[in-house]
Amino acid sequence: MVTAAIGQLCSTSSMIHNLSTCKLLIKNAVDAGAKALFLPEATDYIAIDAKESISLAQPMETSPFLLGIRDAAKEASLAINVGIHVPANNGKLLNRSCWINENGDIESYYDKLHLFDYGNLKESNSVEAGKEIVKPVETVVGRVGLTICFDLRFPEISLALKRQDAQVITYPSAFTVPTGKAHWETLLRARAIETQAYVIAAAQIGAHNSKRTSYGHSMVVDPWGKVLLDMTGEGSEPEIGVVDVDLEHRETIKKGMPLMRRTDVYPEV
Ligand SMILES: O=C(O)CNC(=O)[C@H](CS)NC(=O)CCC(=O)C(=O)O
Repeated sequence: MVTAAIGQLCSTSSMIHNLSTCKLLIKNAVDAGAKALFLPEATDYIAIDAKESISLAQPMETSPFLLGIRDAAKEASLAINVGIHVPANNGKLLNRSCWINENGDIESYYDKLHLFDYGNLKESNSVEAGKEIVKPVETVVGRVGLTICFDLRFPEISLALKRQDAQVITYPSAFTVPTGKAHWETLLRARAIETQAYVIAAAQIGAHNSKRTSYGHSMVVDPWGKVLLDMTGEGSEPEIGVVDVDLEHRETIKKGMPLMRRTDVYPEV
């Protein structure tokens, strides 16, 4: 049994401000006895438009935001999953989820495969889509599969991660309010039930700027589909939630209901 913390915040276009909020969440996670902290998509910043978003992106190795998170992770001996933006080589950026281990090293990262073009949001204006599903990474909370936000609507990724025996699947997010109300919990529970993994979805909350508001409701679902945490976020203040990840519980569920795929009938993903 390992304690995991989920951080919920409202990132703005100020990376310095967002970093100081994260440092507070890191301290709270340590005080709560957590071994890992899960932060949302785009924790480094949420910009007003595509142009500003591209102008703010920093390379992963030298990003002052990420260096600050890595230093804090090392100092606190806390593993951290965090969403950031990095420049792509075509003038756009990559929407990236990083796994930083308890020594402050970047152990793995994943670039969002599916871009969210819906309503006023046109992610493809600023983001270059990633090209691969990344092998689950061994961590203090188990084997973790990385995905991001809108990827939640595409079970092929989580099924591929299940095939690679991911014990935890992360969906760092910044869901919109209307789609969050309609789909968020249902999709997260479905992904947990069909993969028999813990689903951890740290989310942005509240008004980032005059144009954008996120749904919040950071959530953790256990491998049986039970909601262990739902951060309703009164006042959109930065806060953490805490859950216990019990990998033996997952084994019991897997053994009790083997999900044998009929790959003789349909393709394996
Ligand atoms: O803009 C950034 O900097 C960070 N990226 C995001 O917030 C992305 C793209 S706009 N948001 C989503 O994917 C929301 C998905 C969603 O709401 C749904 O699937 O219903």
